[in-house]
Amino acid sequence: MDRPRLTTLLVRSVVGTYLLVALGATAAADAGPIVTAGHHLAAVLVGLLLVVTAVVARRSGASPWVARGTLAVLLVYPVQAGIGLAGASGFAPFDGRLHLLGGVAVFGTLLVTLLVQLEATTLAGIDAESSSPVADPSLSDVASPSTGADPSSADADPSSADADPSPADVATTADALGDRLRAYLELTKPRLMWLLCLLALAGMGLATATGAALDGVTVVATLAGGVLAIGAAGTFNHVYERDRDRKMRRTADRPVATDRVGVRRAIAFGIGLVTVAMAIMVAFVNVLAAALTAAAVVYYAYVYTVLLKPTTRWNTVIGGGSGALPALIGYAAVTGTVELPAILLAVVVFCWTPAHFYNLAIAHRDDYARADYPMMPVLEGVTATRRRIVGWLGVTLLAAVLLGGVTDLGVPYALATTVLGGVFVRSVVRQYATAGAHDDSEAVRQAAYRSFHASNAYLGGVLAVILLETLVL
Ligand code: HEM
Ligand SMILES: CC(C)=CCC/C(C)=C/CC/C(C)=C/COP(=O)(O)OP(=O)(O)O
Repeated sequence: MDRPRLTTLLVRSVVGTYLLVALGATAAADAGPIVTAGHHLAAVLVGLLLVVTAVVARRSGASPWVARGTLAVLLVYPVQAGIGLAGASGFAPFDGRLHLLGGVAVFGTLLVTLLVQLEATTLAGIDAESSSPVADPSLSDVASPSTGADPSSADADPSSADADPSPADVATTADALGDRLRAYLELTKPRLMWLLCLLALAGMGLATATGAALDGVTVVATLAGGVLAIGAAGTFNHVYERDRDRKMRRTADRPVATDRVGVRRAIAFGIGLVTVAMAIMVAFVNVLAAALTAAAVVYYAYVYTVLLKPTTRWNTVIGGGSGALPALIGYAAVTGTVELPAILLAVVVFCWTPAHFYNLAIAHRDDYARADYPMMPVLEGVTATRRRIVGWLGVTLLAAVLLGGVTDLGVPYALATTVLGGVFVRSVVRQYATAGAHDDSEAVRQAAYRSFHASNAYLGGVLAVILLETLVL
């Protein structure tokens, strides 16, 4: 029978259970009668959904593990509901933590069951060959970028070679200046900045719960220092990766890879940016925030770019820590210290990063193979990478619940992580609809890109709501 229907039911069960867990943990502390009644009603509806899902799983001839998973959940669910009721009536052994643990267990089991269902239905219709890892990562080079120049000659900066424009040619000079400014701007990886700034701001928002005041100078200086530091780290990354960037379609036209900016100039630019960043952080913020910012630059530009990215398939998992640091930087900027809420926010971003990046790694799998990067889909194939996306997404959602549980974040936060988490989960599930398409096909690429955008929407939306709750509401 109808397998897509079972998949839909499982997705709804996962999201419904997550809503219960998120609302329960996040709003537990200050749950008014409306939230409590909503929690009870949702618990009944999700219970019914689980019954339907288990029945459909049994009747649809799904994989035995899907039937077992849905049945196990169905058996545990009344116990979990009982613990909740007992806890609510003050029966001591059944406190909120056990109820939370039960919710996590139900959510985790359902997510694994969904994954089994997705893989079972996908593998049924897939050409085994299309899911295999790339056989030979050292494929031929991408067509040379426009200049095609040897990287070793990059020090002779072509942008400085012809510094004598004709006075009549003002428009051309302006164009050249514009091009050069654009090239330097591109070195700073500006497209990443909005989310990293939002993360630092959310860290600052959480810090206000300590009673610390948020002043304009701290906010502006932290963001300015952070933006310059990210720019420096991005610039060093461009310099170090210029050879491999030339081999990848996505990166072949980068400023250093194409010699639009010479290596020496780029390094000097990076050093200038990081120096100004540090000066701003030390002068207008505090030493801890400055030290964390310096650590983030070293983490991304050296630990990730040089040590991890070219050598291990765990590169993005371990390297993701650099992108999580702005949470600590923002918090430290306001309080002068780092505490649990900031650490948990960083943990959310750390877990989110593989779920974010693996989509791009799938979309650009052939590119990464060409440049000989040991990215997960290159080494283990698309199916195994999607499995990891589902896993990291699940852990991210649970980390978000934990963050909600230890802070004053309330219903808007719980709803944001549920709704945007649901959109993210759905986008990943839709990647499985490309079963049968080749791993490097346009359909696989586009589906992966949709999840990439959903990942950014998830984190952006959740961070925005944290800001709203901590600074406005
Ligand atoms: C190891 C960690 C990470 C890796 C390898 C990674 C990789 C990438 C890559 C390759 C792109 C370019 C996408 C393209 O060419 O279209 C990108 C874009 C982006 N990343 Fe990440 N990323 C990581 C962590 C983060 C973190 C921690 C954040 C923010 C908290 C972040 C936010 C963004 C944003 C906002 C974009 C731009 C999206 C757009 O252009 O619409 N990334 N990432
Ligand atoms: C100071 C501070 C807060 C620094 C944060 C560092 C930072 C930008 C972290 C995010 C990690 C990231 C975007 C990696 C890009 O991957 P990639 O370099 O592999 O992407 P590429 O293939 O586009 O080069």
